[in-house]
Amino acid sequence: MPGTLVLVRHGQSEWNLKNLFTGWKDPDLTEKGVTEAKAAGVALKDKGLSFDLAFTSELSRAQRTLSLILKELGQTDLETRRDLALNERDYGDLAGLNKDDARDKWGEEQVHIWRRSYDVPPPGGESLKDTLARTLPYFVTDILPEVMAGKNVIVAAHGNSLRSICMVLNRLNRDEIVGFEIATGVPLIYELGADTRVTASETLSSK
Ligand SMILES: O=C(O)[C@H](O)COP(=O)(O)O
Repeated sequence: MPGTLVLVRHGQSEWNLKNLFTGWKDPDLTEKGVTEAKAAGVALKDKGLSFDLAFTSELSRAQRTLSLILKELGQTDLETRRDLALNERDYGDLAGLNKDDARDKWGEEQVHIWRRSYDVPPPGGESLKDTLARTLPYFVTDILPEVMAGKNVIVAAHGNSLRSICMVLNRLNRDEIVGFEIATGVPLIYELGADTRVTASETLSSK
């Protein structure tokens, strides 16, 4: 029987708080982000979940979120694999810009298209489609086989790297993914069938 798959976006980062495009930049968690990560760990523990393997990106905010969760679960020694494939979408020239300033400069609609559309990349950066082109192969070759082998797996990553994976898991089309949001520090729990399709899913909100 497949194991349980949990996806979690990092807690609030310094740049989330400042409303800056982040992408591959590497700000730390805020106090609130730390609290969110701990709360995610407590919620997973209350649910009776423990893990056999963890995956995260090469960025500190996701790694720190994962360690805070694992600490709550009493699993600080859990085998953890880090990979660039799970990094946030590269926001290119937008990285470091304030999201409201960007709206003033390019207009609300254009900025929304860059942030939420499937295949329109921000200047110098990755579209969700580009992001999916690196997350999906990694998910299929490295993460999914472990879940299918019966392991409970946690993946701590980012808003858009996880949106790309959820697009596939939830079978969302290019229009449906536009409205799909992932909150900071809220675990998404997936149960898969023998054919790898999702049989049940839950958003473990402690907010
Ligand atoms: O990289 C960022 O700025 C955020 O993590 C996610 O950005 P978004 O809300 O524009 O998708």
